[in-house]
Amino acid sequence: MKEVLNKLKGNLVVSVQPVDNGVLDKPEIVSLLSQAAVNGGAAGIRIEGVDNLLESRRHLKVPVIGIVKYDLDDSPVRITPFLEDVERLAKAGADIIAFDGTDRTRPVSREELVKAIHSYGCLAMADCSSKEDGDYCHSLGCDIIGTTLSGYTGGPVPEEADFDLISYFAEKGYFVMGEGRLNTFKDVKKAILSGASCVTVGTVLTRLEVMTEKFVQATKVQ
Ligand SMILES: CC(=O)N[C@H](C=O)[C@@H](O)[C@H](O)[C@H](O)COP(=O)(O)O
Repeated sequence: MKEVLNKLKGNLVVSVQPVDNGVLDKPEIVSLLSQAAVNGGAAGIRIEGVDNLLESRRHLKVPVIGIVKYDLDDSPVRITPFLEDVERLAKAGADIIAFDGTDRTRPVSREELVKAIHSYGCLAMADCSSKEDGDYCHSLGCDIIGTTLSGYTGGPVPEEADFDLISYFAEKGYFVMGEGRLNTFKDVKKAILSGASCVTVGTVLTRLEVMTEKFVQATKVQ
């Protein structure tokens, strides 16, 4: 499975997660957007939802990162919280399974999730919010440490991506996924120069409604 990491190294992953319940939020469309991203040079695809993964997987030769997301009543953890999710994502063909790697109230421990992911022969990616999350998840044997959740665990979401966290994980020698608010070519270059092993870009490429709204706002200059 380390060859999966070699394929991602120095390259771009596109996160294909259309706006929830939007018109593009359909397995066939997620599959087509994923194929288009690969045609444009993406070395990997991140997909949310088992049906989206199943439909896309059969058209994709590149590594696929699978997640599921929920809103739970008793936990702020949203990304792949349960062991059943891991099983379903693995059976749907994920090469890598990402989960919430934060130290927050959660239904299943991070340790159990990592063990389960590895038991299916998949790589484990920890979506982290802080240095401590990354260090702990790396100590559990996570193969990829992502900055995905930096800025999303409380307080206002910062404008910028967390380049300092990327640098910190890189200095520790982790396989670092720079992810979250990498919205421009400049951001991606800075993430790579900060030591990211790979970068993931989502919203600016695959959430058409969100990006359209920003352009619409830009017309309201006077
Ligand atoms: C915080 C959270 O739930 N992040 C999610 C994780 O899967 C996605 O909503 C993001 O789109 C993804 O991480 C890519 O980031 P960006 O869309 O900023 O390029």
